[in-house]
This record gives sequence, C-alpha cells and structure tokens, in this order.
Amino acid sequence: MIQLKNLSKSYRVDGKDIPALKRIDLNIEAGEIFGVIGHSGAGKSTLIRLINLLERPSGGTVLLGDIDLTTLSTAELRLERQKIGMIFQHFNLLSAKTVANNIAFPLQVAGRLNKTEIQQRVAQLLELVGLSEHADKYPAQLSGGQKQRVGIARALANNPKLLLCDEATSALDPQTTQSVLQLLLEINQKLKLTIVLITHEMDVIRTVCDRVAVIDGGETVEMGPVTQVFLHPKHPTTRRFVFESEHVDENKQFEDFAHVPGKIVRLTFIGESTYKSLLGDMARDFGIDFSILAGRIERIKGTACGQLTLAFTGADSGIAAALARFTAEGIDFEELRAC
Ligand SMILES: Nc1ncnc2c1ncn2[C@@H]1O[C@H](COP(=O)(O)OP(=O)(O)OP(=O)(O)O)[C@@H](O)[C@H]1O
Repeated sequence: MIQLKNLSKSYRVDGKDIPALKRIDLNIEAGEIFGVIGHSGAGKSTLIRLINLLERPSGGTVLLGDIDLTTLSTAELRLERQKIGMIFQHFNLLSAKTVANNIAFPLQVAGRLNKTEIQQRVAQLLELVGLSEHADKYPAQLSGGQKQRVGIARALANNPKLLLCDEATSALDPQTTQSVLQLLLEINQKLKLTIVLITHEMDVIRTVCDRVAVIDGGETVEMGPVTQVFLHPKHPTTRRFVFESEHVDENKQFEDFAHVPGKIVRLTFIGESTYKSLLGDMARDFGIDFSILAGRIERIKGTACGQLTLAFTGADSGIAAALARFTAEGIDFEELRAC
C-alpha cells in the first residue's frame, strides 16, 4: 500500500543541511498495523509527515498504491490526501466547534456530501468511536481519551485507506492509552484500514502492531514482525527498548548469573508451545537438572509468548539431547553461556 524508496530528508539550519532521515526503504502492506519506534530526535515525526507529504522529501519517492505522491500537483495531492487520515498527540481539535462539527469539518471541505448526508455520516462516526452522547460538547469539556476519539472520528470521516498516528497515545494515561489502542485495533479489523503509527513506547507496539521498524539517527536499524523483533532484538537500540520495557538491565542480569553453575540457555516460546509442559519431561528423560534464572510470559498482539532463561547441569550428552528436543518441538533457544 505504501512504499518509501530511498527516502531522505534534511532540514536547513543556519545555512547548513542537517540530515533528519537517511535512505529509508519501507513497504507497508494493505490492512496491517505498522509501527515505527525510536527515541526522541530519531526522525519518527519527520518520517510520518513524509508519508502524506506534510514535509517534502529531500530525495526518494513515496508511493501510495502506484501513485508517486512526490510528482503530484498541489490539487492532485489534495485529492490523494483524502485517502489518508491523521491523528496527533495533542489532538488538534477546533476548540470553537462542537464534537459533531469537528467531525463534520473534513466532510464539508471535501464537498461531496449534502447537509443531511453529513449529519448521517457524523452520527455513524460518533457511534463507531463511542461518543454519540457527546456530540454537542466542546473539546474543552472532554477528557484526553475522548478528545483522541474525536480525532479518530474526524480522521476517518472521508473513508481513508490509511490512518497515520503521530504519537497518538503519548499524552494519555496508561488505561486511556489501552482503550484508544483497542479502538485502533477495532477499526483496523472492521474497516480493513491500514494504520501507521509512530511511538517511543514499546508497549504500544506490542499491543497493536503487526510489524515494526526501529529507527535511530534517521536510519532504519531493525525491521520485522513484532514477535520476531521483540523476542530476538538484535540492534543495541532495539535491545534497549525491549529491556527497558521489561525493566531488565541486561548487563546486571549477566552479573547476577555469574555464580550460577551450568550451561545458560534462553528459550523462546510462541503460541501453543508457551503452555507445553516440556521441561519436567526433558529433565527426567535425559537425566539432567535445570534452574530457572529469569522468565516472562506475555501477549504480543494477542499471541502468547514466553521467554525462560535456564541453567542446565548434568552430562553434556544429556543437555545436548534436551536442546535437540527443543528444536524438534519448534522452540527457539539461544546459548548465553557454554558452561
Ligand atoms: N522543522 C525542522 N527544522 C530543523 N530541524 C528539524 C525540524 N524538524 C525536525 N528537525 C530535526 O530533525 C531530527 C528528527 O526530528 P523528528 O521530530 O522527526 O524526531 P522524532 O523522532 O519525532 O523526535 P520526538 O519524539 O522528540 O518528536 C531532529 O534532530 C530534529 O531536531
């Protein structure tokens, strides 16, 4: 649905070109929720604003379907932009308009519907985001979560194919964040809407995204399915995001394990295997022992996942046979220390 090819953006500051994004290549599939995560200044906002050309790229192309947005005239771009909705961290609602009129606004600008049709569409959208009772209130009378729901309804008014979310939950408390994320999941499934979101919070990615790109210093440093990136982070920036979200200090953990004897292995379970009772059987069958050093079970976009760090003791041949059984059962393992 969206292809960013060799995309770059520099800002001119004090007569010098300062690069904000370098050689970004991304393909976003129709119907998926794609997350972009990065620390402050990594280039996330620049990236999302390049997708609807709120910022003009310094180089490269932005394809929406097979249309290269960078080649369009202002009028053509205005039409293509109607296929793209956007929501913002600070909601950007019109404070002098009611909820209903905020949502009606993009419909009036598009000029395709008459007054009655607009009223019907607004009522539909209010119901979708659960705000039917708040139609006549003003933004100042709403909570942050309700304001973001208005933002979502407004963004969906013209039936876009794509919704861009610029740190859409960063100003919300954790509970409200979850309810807004659930709404995004619901509209992604109900309306088959493609969603691109940027965030600095791993939890947001873990709750709703199918795939994620990690950006650092204006470059993509890691990209893939969320389960893959989350359970096997490779780049130091990704590792930092994952371990911070788990409240784990990776280096400190290794210091803690220093006095533990045995081969240290981290097992990763995804889906059904998370709940299998393999360890006890394996210890009995191969005459080995294990102690659990660290572990977690969680859900990544509805899929159960687990990781266990174990220290195995016993005969080398028994441990090797146990590891072979993990492979046969489709369970990933990573040897963290040989013995
Ligand atoms: N309009 C601008 N003029 C000059 N430099 C800019 C402009 N916008 C962004 N930058 C610079 O580009 C880089 C990327 O900024 P961007 O806002 O895209 O990062 P970000 O990852 O969204 O950060 P944050 O999470 O803090 O919003 C930063 O170094 C920033 O200072």
